[in-house]
Amino acid sequence: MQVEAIHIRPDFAQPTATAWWEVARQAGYPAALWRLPNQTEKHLIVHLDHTPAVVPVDLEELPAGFVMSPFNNFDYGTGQPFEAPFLRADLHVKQAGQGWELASPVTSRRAEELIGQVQAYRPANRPVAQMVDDPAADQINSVAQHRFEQSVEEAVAAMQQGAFRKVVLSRTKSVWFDEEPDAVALFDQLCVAYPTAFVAAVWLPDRRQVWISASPERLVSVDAAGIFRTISLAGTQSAYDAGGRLKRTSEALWAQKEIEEQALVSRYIIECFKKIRLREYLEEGPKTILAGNLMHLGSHFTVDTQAVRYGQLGTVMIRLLHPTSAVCGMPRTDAFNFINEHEGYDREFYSGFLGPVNMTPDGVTEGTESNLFVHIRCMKVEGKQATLFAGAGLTEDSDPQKEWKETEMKCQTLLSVMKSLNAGQ
Ligand SMILES: C=C(O[C@@H]1C=C(C(=O)O)C=C[C@H]1O)C(=O)O
Repeated sequence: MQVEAIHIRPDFAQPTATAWWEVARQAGYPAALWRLPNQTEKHLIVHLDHTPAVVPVDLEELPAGFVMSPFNNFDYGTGQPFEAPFLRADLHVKQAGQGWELASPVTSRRAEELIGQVQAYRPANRPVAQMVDDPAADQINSVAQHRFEQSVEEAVAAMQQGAFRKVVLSRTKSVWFDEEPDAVALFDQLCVAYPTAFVAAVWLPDRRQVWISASPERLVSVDAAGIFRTISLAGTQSAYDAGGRLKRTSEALWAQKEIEEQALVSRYIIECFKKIRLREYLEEGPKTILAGNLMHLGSHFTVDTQAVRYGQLGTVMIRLLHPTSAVCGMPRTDAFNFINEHEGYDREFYSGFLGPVNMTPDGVTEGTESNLFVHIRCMKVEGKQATLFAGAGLTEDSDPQKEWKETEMKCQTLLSVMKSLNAGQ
């Protein structure tokens, strides 16, 4: 229901995102909190309905909001609409200096009510959640390791027989807390720890889950000037040397396997451009990219959609790219089927994609922009349990133990920040 714009008290500003987040949670409305790579401004939107909408992922049609696609979302080219859960920006607030302020007009009764609740919100003095040791953790981990390494062996055998060239297998790792962890505090810490990542926290009341991530991987962006961007990312090594010193990106050495793996991801993007007969793209790289505690090899691709007169490029590329060979494999359909048959669990939103669409970047630039990221370096929080997700790209030369170690390192991206939050208290 549309009502007249509501006048908000001019002094209305909340010092933290917690009030908005907690009030949305209490009201049972989905909410998304995010910060784009290399930016300082934080945004929060609330979808004023109890379940997210499921909509065609069409950047030309969607209103302002936040897309949250699961991994299991595959365009087989049958003409079916390519859809994903979507949180409308019914309420949009952003951090301005020390406080949070409304970033779009308020046009509904529900929004007005929620604002009233935020104005009345008093922070609860809740204890900081501590991670608790699970006495069975070692055993659970070694069972998971065995299962993962076995599926890597099966994948390697399939690739040696020529079934496909690359597949990404993943696993989960659970940790427990004595209280439900504070998603906003964790989000803030991740923003500090990983300035170049896309950091997000998404509350989904219908699943009673909070998804928290610090993704280094852009899937598709289209900015207000119509510049399209994507990246091919693969190859993983620790960002620290044996002595615990942060390496310079120029010091990273890459093995043939990793160079080929990343080249496959780049080739896949170029194949997509070829499919739509797009020749005017800029490819930069591969170069070493720092992603938190890790380094990857990445190539950046840029297209000026206005110059090539391809306004729908973003929408078209999302369907063609997801799931990319960075999280699925190559050929895509064979790798996707192998994952579904062998991985043994539901990835849910891990290795899907997420991010704001059609949002106004700031009060100055005209037009809107969309920024979708591959949902990696993420975890799902359900009450006192957090489930981390991590995968590794496999080729026929993969070593199962090394690949397991790689997933452990990827879990550390979020784990190390959670541990430091504990240690700081
Ligand atoms: C699949 C993940 O990461 C992807 C896989 C990589 C690899 O195989 O080396 C590197 C970066 C990401 O594109 C993950 O973090 O879970």
